[in-house]
Amino acid sequence: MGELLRIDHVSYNYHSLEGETPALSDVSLHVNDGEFLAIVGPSGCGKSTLLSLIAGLLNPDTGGIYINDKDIKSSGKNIGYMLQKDHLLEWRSTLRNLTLGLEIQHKLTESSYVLIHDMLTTYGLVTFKDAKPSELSGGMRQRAALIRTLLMEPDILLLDEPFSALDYQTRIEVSDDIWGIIRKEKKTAILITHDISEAIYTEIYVTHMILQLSPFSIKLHIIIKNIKESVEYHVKWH
Ligand SMILES: Nc1ncnc2c1ncn2[C@@H]1O[C@H](COP(=O)(O)OP(=O)(O)OP(=O)(O)O)[C@@H](O)[C@H]1O
Repeated sequence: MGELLRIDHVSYNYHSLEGETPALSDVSLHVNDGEFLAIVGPSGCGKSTLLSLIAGLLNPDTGGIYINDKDIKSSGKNIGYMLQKDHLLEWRSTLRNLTLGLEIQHKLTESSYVLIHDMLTTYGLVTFKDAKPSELSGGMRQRAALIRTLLMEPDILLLDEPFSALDYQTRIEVSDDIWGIIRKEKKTAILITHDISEAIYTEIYVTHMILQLSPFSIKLHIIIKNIKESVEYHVKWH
């Protein structure tokens, strides 16, 4: 399992008329192929900024972000970003929400429909393929949003508190589903959350899965603390 993503001494400040807001200061970490990384930290510590930098939506002030040793912008690699809200479009059916990304990229083919149908079947949504998003449960919506992201064949999947909008019971069921899908599709993923229980739950699940899926045997769990004043990482390897 080789290194896939490297964040090398990255700093980022936001600039506005009111002045400068430091968001990240000298952050370094790496993620290996097939790893699941959970980044836990309080609100405002820079988690979303870090994901935006990895997604290429922001450029670091200093330092670099590399995939397979190439700068992220020129790596040709695909980054999938799953946001807190599922952003399913109410006027499109579940199926047509899933095809949207491929349509925009002019990559929708007959074989994509076969793949989408397989995924809908595997992940329990096939009978809802013609339903509108409002007819789906919270968990189904999250599964649909994840499938939509996976269809873009991302090399790395970024998850920005994907369960924060769900109630506690649904959240437990959905996180089980979502981790199952990520493992099954053999994706490298980074989750950010302010909720330690979300990361701990993941850890338990992934630890459990390690027993069955040996290629994905290493997981890194980082807690970012008080990132503006100093950066402190707790890194645990399993
Ligand atoms: N567009 C922006 N302009 C100015 N400052 C910003 C902007 N976005 C974020 N910040 C500031 O940068 C710092 C890091 O914000 P960021 O959103 O990355 O933290 P976070 O850990 O993801 O927080 P949350 O969990 O609340 O989303 C915070 O102090 C925030 O106020």
